[in-house]
Amino acid sequence: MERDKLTRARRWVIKIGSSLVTAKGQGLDREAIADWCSQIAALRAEGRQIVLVSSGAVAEGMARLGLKKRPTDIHELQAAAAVGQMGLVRAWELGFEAHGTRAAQILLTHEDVADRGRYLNARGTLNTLLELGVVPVVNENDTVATDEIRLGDNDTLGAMTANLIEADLLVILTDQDGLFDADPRSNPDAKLVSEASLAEPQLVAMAGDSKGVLGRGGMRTKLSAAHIAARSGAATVIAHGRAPDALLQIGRGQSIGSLLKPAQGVMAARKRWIAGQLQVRGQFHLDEGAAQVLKAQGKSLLPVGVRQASGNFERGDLVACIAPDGREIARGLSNYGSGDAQRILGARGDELAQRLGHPAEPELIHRDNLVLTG
Ligand SMILES: Nc1ncnc2c1ncn2[C@@H]1O[C@H](COP(=O)(O)OP(=O)(O)O)[C@@H](O)[C@H]1O
Ligand SMILES: N[C@@H](CCC(=O)OP(=O)(O)O)C(=O)O
Repeated sequence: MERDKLTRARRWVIKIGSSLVTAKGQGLDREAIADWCSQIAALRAEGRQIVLVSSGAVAEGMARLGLKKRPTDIHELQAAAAVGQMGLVRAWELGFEAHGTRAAQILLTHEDVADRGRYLNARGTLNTLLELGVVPVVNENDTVATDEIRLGDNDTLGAMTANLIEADLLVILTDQDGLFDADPRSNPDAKLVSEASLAEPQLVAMAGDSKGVLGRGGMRTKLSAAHIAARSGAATVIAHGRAPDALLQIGRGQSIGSLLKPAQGVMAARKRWIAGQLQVRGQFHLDEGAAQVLKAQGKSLLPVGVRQASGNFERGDLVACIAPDGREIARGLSNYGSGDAQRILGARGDELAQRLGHPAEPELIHRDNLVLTG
């Protein structure tokens, strides 16, 4: 997708990082928020639909509670997020009100996108809000999120939101002009990548995991977010949130920030949901033959090609498929819990019922529930 195609991008997810929203942790930057709201209002007047993903709950909570350092105690962190989220949504609501636009708060955890029913619910609600002309303001539900159910950073949350609503464009506003060929904080000569295909392998080496004091992910999670967004066909633009009219410039197809273009075809919605799950519960270690067959798209994983199963998982859990060289090549939903899986490893189709003592499904992972990852 080239820049001028962005003029026609209708559905946008716009993610704004903590350091931008809170003026580097000094408290909510209401002027900047008012400016983004007026740009978003102008984009909406052009007929675009916008979902906002706003970070800043923890940073604002810290400012309000007078905490100098990000709390390490989980409950203190969650308390800070709870205090800060109030200020965050209040500021966005006021900002949008000035343009006669309604906003809505959506707080999600990883469980909400991992559970199929809740995923469909979140999708339905977001789509309904957009149809009603409301701007959803999304954040992670930090107050209840523990590591087990945490997405962890809002770049990933923004990308998953783009998948949920099948957005045309994910915009990530941050405190740098975009993706540079090295971290500009430590390399003053670093050059901006103004446009790239996500297939280009050198991008990964460029994006470090170094980040600002308040940021969670750095550039690495932004690049990975672009890959996730591409699964549903969305392009990603990473740009400086304080560049004048940054959002409007993007909408006019001007060359601002870094445009990262999807490289492969769109993944079916159900497979996207599978690929978006973060909690892998176990591993199937494949033999060479099975690894080859899986890589040739469209085949199920059969017990005969699996040498070993590790982890403690139940039927329906996400399991990674590991090639003999140790690399993950696919993941999918197992038809068997780890106990039964152990019993049928290496078995041919006609041996399965006998080994288990009851009629059995022929696949360990059916092709409809399998996505290639490597
Ligand atoms: N190749 C790179 N190009 C640009 N920024 C990079 C790169 N590698 C690392 N970074 C760092 O990523 C930071 C932005 O990420 P982060 O602090 O998480 O921001 P945000 O709060 O907006 O999510 C930049 O300030 C920069 O120091
Ligand atoms: N949910 C957290 C944001 C976490 C996060 O990813 O922050 P950032 O890297 O600044 O986008 C909060 O509101 O504080």
